[in-house]
Amino acid sequence: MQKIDGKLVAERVLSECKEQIAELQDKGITPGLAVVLIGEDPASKVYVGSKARKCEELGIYSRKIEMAADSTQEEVMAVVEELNNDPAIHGILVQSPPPAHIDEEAIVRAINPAKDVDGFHPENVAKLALEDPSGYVPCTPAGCMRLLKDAGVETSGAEAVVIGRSMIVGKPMALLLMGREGNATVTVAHSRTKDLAEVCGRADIIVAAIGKPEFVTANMVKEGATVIDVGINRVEDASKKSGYRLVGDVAYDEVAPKCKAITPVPGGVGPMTIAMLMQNTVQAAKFANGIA
Ligand SMILES: Nc1nc(=O)c2c([nH]1)NC[C@@H]1CN(c3ccc(C(=O)N[C@@H](CCC(=O)O)C(=O)O)cc3)C=[N+]21
Repeated sequence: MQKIDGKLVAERVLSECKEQIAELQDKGITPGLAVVLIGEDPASKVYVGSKARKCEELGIYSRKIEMAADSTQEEVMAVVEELNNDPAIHGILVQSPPPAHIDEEAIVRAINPAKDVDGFHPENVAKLALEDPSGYVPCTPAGCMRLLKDAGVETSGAEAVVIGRSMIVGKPMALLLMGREGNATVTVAHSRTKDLAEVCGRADIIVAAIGKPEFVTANMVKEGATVIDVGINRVEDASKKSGYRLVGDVAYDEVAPKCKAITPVPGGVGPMTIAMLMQNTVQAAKFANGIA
């Protein structure tokens, strides 16, 4: 069993970014990322903090915009508009999920697609479906593809099962796996799928993006399969200082022994998500300056 080290692959991606940032700096260009956080969600604060830290390490200019939980739709739209028009900002990310009274879809549509480094804007969704490389691929599925590639997992001709159909992970993941880069035979399973264990049991590659702790169990996994665990679930654990521990969507201890390769949580997909965000931000700075 190969435990895929997401931190290591993320470091590789980040060092590639560093080289490209140095080249941009030589041309007088500093990539810039704006992260908008609405409200006080503690988990979101941690993520936003680690994104800002990564930017600093790499030499990306980062701006954190923290807005009160009771900010209005108009106030958020105004911030997005300002960032759309700011030449120092190449990438804009509005941390998800916003408070319930905010219309997230309207905000995503308001972001200039050329600055939409999350890849959530309909124009970028279309470009992904069209395999048009001028768009941005959502960070988490892009990170999963890179993990498979660097771990030497053959996707071409493989039976891949994606569990989950979200716009952020499941759907783009399925498109990437079945596209020219993946060439896999893809099944998308979800909450209405009949006999999930049977469907997953055929898979050479399983991507678990359900959002339920330790949902994928050993009986669902074929011997020799590769499992990519996208889940990040906080479960209570009194023995931890923080009071919780992170578990994935896969019951790692029982599934891992059956696998050819598997990603752990933490230290798997999570670090890749941030690395791909940095890569998209560098790409955005290149696009803005007419560099291929
Ligand atoms: N507009 C938007 N874009 C996002 O990309 C976005 C978002 N909203 N909302 C929240 C999710 C979540 N997300 C993570 C990124 C890195 C880790 C990560 O680095 N995780 C570490 C552990 C982190 C820890 O210890 O808490 C790991 O898995 O090893 C986790 C989660 C980005 N998200």
